[in-house]
Amino acid sequence: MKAWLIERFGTGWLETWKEIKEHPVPPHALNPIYCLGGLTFLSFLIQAVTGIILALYYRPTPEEAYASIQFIMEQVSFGAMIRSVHHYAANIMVLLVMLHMLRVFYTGSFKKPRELNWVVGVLLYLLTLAFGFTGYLLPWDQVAYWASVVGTEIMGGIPVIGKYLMILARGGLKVTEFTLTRFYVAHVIILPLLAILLMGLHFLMVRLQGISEEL
Ligand code: HEM
Ligand code: HEM
Repeated sequence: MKAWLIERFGTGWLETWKEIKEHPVPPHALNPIYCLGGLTFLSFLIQAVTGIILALYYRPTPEEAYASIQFIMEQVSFGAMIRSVHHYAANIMVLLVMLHMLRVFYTGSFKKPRELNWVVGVLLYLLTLAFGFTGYLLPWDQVAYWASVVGTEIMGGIPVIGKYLMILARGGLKVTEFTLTRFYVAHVIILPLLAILLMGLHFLMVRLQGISEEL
């Protein structure tokens, strides 16, 4: 298999892989608080796997959304379990990302030369919240509906651009079926694509700059 790949793609990729595989973890980063970023990533992967499974049965229309959730909970094999994992891991991810941010702040790792990675981190934080916010509307029950009304209303309170942002998020002046479509597209297409892009950038910068030294 290895020979087959080398014949076709040369040895450059092997060296890159060896470098990644054999890169030692610096002793000061063996502290468990340095695991929080990786754990945030793990919870994201769990969300991606369980989310894709949910998307096989979930239907994003006002007529069918709630019924499809009931179907997932009552008829689909392991459906209730998969939905619970998606629910709990969503909360855990928000908690972990905050703790990771606190670790980075506590160890002063946001300072030169890592300012830009802190900025990417802030975007990742907002992205995580946006995942939670858009996912919450999807069951299309009373709690989901009113949480989205209030959430988008708060968005509308931002000076100058707020009203336009609210209309953009709602797909009109009120929370309607267009809002459900928008939140669904954001939740399963736009946000995951942005997450892959920003996490790729975040990890690349960590590797290029190395993990920050001890205090
Ligand atoms: C989805 C969200 C995020 C993921 C998956 C993630 C992942 C990671 C990972 C795996 C590392 C390597 C070291 C470690 O694990 O502590 C790291 C480092 C770092 N992260 Fe994050 N991160 C996220 C969000 C954030 C946020 C919200 C901030 C700050 C606002 C941030 C700022 C940084 C910085 C500055 C470093 C370099 C730290 C150093 O060199 O010591 N990250 N991130
Ligand atoms: C990455 C790919 C993802 C996909 C394909 C996906 C897909 C879905 C689908 C189809 C639903 C509707 C089913 C339901 O409401 O139970 C849902 C709900 C939800 N998602 Fe995701 N999701 C993803 C990532 C995430 C992430 C990263 C978070 C949070 C940080 C998140 C938070 C939520 C929440 C809070 C709900 C509502 C759960 C509930 O009804 O109890 N999702 N997601």
